[in-house]
Amino acid sequence: MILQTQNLTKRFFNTVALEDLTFTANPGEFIGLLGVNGSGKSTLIKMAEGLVKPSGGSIKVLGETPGANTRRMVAYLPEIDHLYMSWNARYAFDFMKSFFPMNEQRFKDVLEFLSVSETARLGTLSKGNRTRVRLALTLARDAKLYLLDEPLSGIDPLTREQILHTLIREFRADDADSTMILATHQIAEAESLFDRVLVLDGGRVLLEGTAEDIRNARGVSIDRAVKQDAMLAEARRRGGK
Ligand SMILES: Nc1ncnc2c1ncn2[C@@H]1O[C@H](COP(=O)(O)OP(=O)(O)OP(=O)(O)O)[C@@H](O)[C@H]1O
Repeated sequence: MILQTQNLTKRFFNTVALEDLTFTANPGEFIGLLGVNGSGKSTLIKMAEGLVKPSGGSIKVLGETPGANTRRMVAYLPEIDHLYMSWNARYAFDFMKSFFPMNEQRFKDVLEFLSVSETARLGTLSKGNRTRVRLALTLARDAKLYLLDEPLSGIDPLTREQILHTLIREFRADDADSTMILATHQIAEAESLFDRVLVLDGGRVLLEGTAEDIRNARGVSIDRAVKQDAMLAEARRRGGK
């Protein structure tokens, strides 16, 4: 098992960020972690990286409590721009290489596919191009689990779709045993790629299953099913007040 949670709960003071989540991610799966802003996606990803501790329940990555021991095998792309502006992509790669196993060829291929320079100072790149560098660096890690939190924010919709459909698919063909969890609130453009989706709403599971099963059972796209369920959940919440 790559990732396993059991009744996982996280509270920040009065806010319930995740509630009673029991979920498993298997080797080779590409999982869409979906939901509107504030539904708990980043909290789950940060817990899998060992940055946030559970308030209740448990989370295991590669059979261990997430933290320093698991980080070598987990490639995490945070939502925020975490690289120094004075660096370039090559320097960042070499820096990461001193901590983690890295795949030089994949790094070069991904940068080339994304048309980003290895040597341009990050501070001189557009936000979208810096996002591409961050994505290339994450995919260049040789890891068992890839946690991508909104990996394409700041990139225009047409390019986002192209990157998702080409790059992620190519990458997976190259590294078929690794598991990828991609968090996004932009569901429609990515849903056809996922093997399985976990949809959160207010920290609770709204929908979970293989993309195909959900589409067959509901007769609509995942995007549409999520919107329908979110509206019902919201109506229930209002009714309960
Ligand atoms: N450090 C924190 N302190 C207090 N509340 C927090 C903290 N981190 C997250 N939350 C709250 O927990 C809930 C879930 O947040 P989270 O960032 O996991 O959602 P998300 O689905 O990733 O949202 P987005 O799509 O906007 O990134 C939100 O209500 C958020 O305000």
